[in-house]
Amino acid sequence: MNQLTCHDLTVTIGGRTVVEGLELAVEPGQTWAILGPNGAGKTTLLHTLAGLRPATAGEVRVDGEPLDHLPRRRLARRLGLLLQDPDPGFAGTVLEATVAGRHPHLGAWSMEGEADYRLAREALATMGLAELAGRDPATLSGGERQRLALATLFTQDVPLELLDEPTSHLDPGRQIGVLEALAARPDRGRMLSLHDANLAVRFCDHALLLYPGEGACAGPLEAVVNERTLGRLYGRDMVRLEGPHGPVFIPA
Ligand SMILES: Nc1ncnc2c1ncn2[C@@H]1O[C@H](COP(=O)(O)OP(=O)(O)OP(=O)(O)O)[C@@H](O)[C@H]1O
Repeated sequence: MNQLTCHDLTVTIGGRTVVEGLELAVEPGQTWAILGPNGAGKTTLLHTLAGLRPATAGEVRVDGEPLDHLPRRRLARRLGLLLQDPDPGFAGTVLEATVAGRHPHLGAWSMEGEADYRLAREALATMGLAELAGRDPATLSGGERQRLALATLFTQDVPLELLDEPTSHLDPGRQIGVLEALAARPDRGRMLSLHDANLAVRFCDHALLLYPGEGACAGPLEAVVNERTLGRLYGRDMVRLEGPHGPVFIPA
């Protein structure tokens, strides 16, 4: 079954149309890049797909169920959202903030158990934060906060992951490390907004391009990402070079 489907979806914000009549299906194992210039509506679309704001028209389904019929707890067992610039204001330690990712899976009166903490510690280790487990999240650097939010999402351990700029605040090595860590979790459906089309080329198999005021284009990455579409997307001529992992696009 498709994990996430959009049928005739229209999303608007502040009088602007982000997508109109969008048809899209994210299947298990697929990784979709959402590309578009600043203000194109990437965050707005991800929030709509996560049920944080209503669609203007059309329908979003998760595992075949309409999003607006799913209680939040059930939805949070299936879908996780990495917010852009996650709030570090958590009253506790980095480990406690991470294990909070388990809350949708716990009963109303139950506490996190050893298996939950094991998942959280593994996620912190994957994100290179094991040594900071006892720290106050408010004391973390921007890149460390971003990796804490990713560790919490990993601990939530859901089949559908929506990530708003997962590589923001990260140095180039960490960007690759985080995307490799995501790729190492197969069989999940995933959509991530990115500003670096080259990371999309390297780590994603499908792409959704948001052209402000001019509609959207969705499909297999090789079919929709090229120097012409990226040039139109970002308002700059782009040059295609051959890199070790496939094509690399740079502004002319
Ligand atoms: N509450 C609001 N009222 C009116 N317009 C809004 C509101 N919130 C966001 N917008 C506008 O909607 C547009 C889409 O914003 P959004 O944050 O979704 O874009 P984005 O593609 O994620 O941008 P960026 O790449 O800069 O993060 C922007 O022009 C933004 O100014």
